[in-house]
Amino acid sequence: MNSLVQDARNAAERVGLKSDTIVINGGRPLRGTIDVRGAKNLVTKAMVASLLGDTTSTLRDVPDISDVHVVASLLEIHGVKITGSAATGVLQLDPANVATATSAEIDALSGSSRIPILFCGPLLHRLGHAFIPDLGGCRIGDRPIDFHLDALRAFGAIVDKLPSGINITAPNGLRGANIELPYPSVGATEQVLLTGVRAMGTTELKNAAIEPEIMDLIAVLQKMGAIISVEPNRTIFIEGVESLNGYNHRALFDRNEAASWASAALATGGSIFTTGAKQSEMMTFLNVFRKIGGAFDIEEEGIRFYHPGGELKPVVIETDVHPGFMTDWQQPLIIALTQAHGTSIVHETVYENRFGFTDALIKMGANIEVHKDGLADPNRRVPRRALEQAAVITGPTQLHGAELEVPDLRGGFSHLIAALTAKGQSSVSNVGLIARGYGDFVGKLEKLGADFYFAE
Ligand SMILES: CC(=O)N[C@H]1[C@@H](OP(=O)(O)OP(=O)(O)OC[C@H]2O[C@@H](n3ccc(=O)[nH]c3=O)[C@H](O)[C@@H]2O)O[C@H](CO)[C@@H](O)[C@@H]1O
Ligand SMILES: C=C(OP(=O)(O)O)C(=O)O
Repeated sequence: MNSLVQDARNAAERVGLKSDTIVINGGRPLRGTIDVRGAKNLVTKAMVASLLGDTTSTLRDVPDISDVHVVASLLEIHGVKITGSAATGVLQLDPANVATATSAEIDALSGSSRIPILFCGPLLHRLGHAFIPDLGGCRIGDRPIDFHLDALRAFGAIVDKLPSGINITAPNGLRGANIELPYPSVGATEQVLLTGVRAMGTTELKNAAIEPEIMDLIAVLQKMGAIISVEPNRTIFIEGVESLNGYNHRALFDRNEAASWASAALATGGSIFTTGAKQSEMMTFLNVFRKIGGAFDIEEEGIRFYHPGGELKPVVIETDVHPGFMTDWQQPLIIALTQAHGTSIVHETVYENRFGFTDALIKMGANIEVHKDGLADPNRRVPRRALEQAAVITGPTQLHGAELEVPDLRGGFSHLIAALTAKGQSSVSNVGLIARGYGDFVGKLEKLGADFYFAE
């Protein structure tokens, strides 16, 4: 069994999926209401932040996704006592007895998520050492961790690369540092926040990422007693403090999940009310959704996304750091673009290989050309970047059922939408990978009237 299939099976098991393959009869518009809980990209980091407190933290609106289960297991092997459950949406995390985990214990959970790298700062403060295994997460190109390691070294950590992983120690403690990121990386910004809050002295971080999930992590840390100021021009100052308490926090909603279901509503010609979604974190997405011809109603309780009838229009998008168009949004939206009249272009600027999922769409009848080295375009908002690739999507095309193998989280959700949009039957395998980031997606598909069943 290859490691992708193994990861998918592990994830499926963690959230209790009946099997790893579902069979979908496409062609029915998705209609109904679903709940969007806390963001995968905040909840998992807020769980790690609990390690920094002297008292118990309470996190609400936790989604039942496999990444949450992985991080809970990682915390438990480090001595954090967890009560509550992802199923009920509330976790209490008690860090009173934080202890060293063996590299074998950590390794057993490696390959499943990217979060282990964020344990470094908190564990260095609590125990004086940390171990980073092989990291998992979406396979969307090379995902180096050089910014993280350089930041940790700037705080005074010693980084030892071993064949089994990376050993990090801080024999003289950690002190505030002046750090400038080469690129506003989300993870490296979180690394600096989770390390700087308890380092001695002041930390200045330039070229920081400012995604809404980072702002919510800062809110969590402020509740714990941290002093962090976000200045203009992507600069963050952190004044280290000697101790932190636990927090009580309701997680920010998952804007990536909301955008994915919005794309599903548009592609299938349906209407989905996403309870919990909010306008302010989704403004960039909403503009593009409207330009394509999608409609939305913003209400107190959430946002309704729907296809208002008529032809969808093509669009040119480039992914970017916040407040730009989020890279995680492009994969699901491309299915709706296969139904638009004309030629759309998606320039991917964040990851070096995020269009692999389109091979399967082409098999289903989509007209998509991928330019692996990007595409020159005089109307670009920003200059071309080193990692760029572009996808040119010409529609509308009738998709037809196929055998699909989920390659990664968002690519997998796209495959689901493609199968739901297509004429005929599709079988989608490795659906466990979708459970990494979409809580109860099976129950939600049922609520929205999708026609599907689990293969034996
Ligand atoms: C768990 C989580 O929150 N995942 C999100 C996080 O991923 P993640 O935190 O991994 O993404 P980053 O912002 O760090 O990565 C952006 C780019 O920077 C590069 N880079 C990053 C770190 C480093 O040390 N060296 C380096 O070169 C990456 O390879 C990538 O090309 O932000 C991404 C960008 O919004 C989202 O797509 C992911 O959903
Ligand atoms: C790339 C993603 O996640 P991760 O960083 O967890 O792989 C994603 O959520 O689309």
